[in-house]
Amino acid sequence: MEDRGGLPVNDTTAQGRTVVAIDGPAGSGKSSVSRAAARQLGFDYQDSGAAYRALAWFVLERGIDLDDEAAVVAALADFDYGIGIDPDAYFVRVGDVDVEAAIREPRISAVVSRIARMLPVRAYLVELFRHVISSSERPGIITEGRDITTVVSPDAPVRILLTASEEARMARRSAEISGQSAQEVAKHLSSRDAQDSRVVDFMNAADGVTTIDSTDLDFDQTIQAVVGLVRRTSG
Ligand SMILES: Nc1ncnc2c1ncn2[C@@H]1O[C@H](COP(=O)(O)OP(=O)(O)O)[C@@H](O)[C@H]1O
Ligand SMILES: Nc1ccn([C@@H]2O[C@H](COP(=O)(O)OP(=O)(O)O)[C@@H](O)[C@H]2O)c(=O)n1
Repeated sequence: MEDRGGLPVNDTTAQGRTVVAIDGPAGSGKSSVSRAAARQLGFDYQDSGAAYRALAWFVLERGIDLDDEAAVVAALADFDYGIGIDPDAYFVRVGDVDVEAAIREPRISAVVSRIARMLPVRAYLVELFRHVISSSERPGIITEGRDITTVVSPDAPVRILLTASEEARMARRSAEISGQSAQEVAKHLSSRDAQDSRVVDFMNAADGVTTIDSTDLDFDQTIQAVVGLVRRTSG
C-alpha cells in the first residue's frame, strides 16, 4: 500500500471500503446530497468545508489578522477540531464549543476563502481529511469539498463533480439564507467561487471524474444519481 505522509491511501482495495469523493462549486448540492446518499448507502459522510469554516471561526475568535499567514498557521497547533461523520449524528466542534450554526453565518462565508488559499493550511487539513477517511468503520465514506477528487482522494474508486447552473445554485442557496437579498447572496457566492477557483479547479472534471449536473434534477433524483453510480462502481 502506498503511503502518503504516514497516512494510508484510501482506496477500496487497500481497505475494503468504498471511498467516494465529491467536488463542486457552492450551492451545487454537495453537502445535502452527500449526506442523504451516505444515509442510503450506510456510509459515513465527511463535510470538508466545515473544517475550513471552523478554522476561520477559530481565527476570528482569537482576533488573529486573517491576512497574517504565519499567525493563522501557528493557530493550527491549538485548533481542536471535531466533526461527526455519522450522517445521522452530524456535529462540528472546536474544543467543546458547538460551532455547527456559527460557521454558516455570512461573516464566516465572507472570509473563509482567505484562509483556504494558504497552502500550509490546505496541507494540514488534507492530512486531517485523509485521517478521518481512514478511521471510518463503515463500508464506505463520502467526502465532499473542492479538492477531494484531485488532492485528498485522487485514487478513490468513485469520484464525482457535482455541478448545477449558476442560476440554479444561487436560487437554492438564497432559499436557505434569510436576512440577505437574492442579489446579495448571488454576489457573495460568485465572488467566493471566483476566489476559491484560483486555488483549486472544481469547475472542470479531472480525468476519470464523473460529472453529475443537477440543474434539471430534483433533490431525490440527484441523490439517486450518486447512489446509482456508487452501486454500479463498487458492485
Ligand atoms: N438537485 C437539487 N434540486 C433542488 N435543490 C437542491 C438540489 N440539490 C441540493 N439542493 C438544495 O440546495 C441547497 C444548497 O445545497 P448544499 O448541499 O448546501 O450545497 P453545497 O454543499 O454544494 O454548497 C440546499 O438547500 C439543498 O437542499
Ligand atoms: N475541500 C475544500 C472544501 C472547502 N474549501 C473552502 O471552504 C469554503 C467553505 O466550503 P463549503 O463546502 O462549506 O461551502 P459551500 O459550498 O457549502 O457554501 C469554500 O468556499 C472554500 O474556500 C476548500 O478550500 N476546500
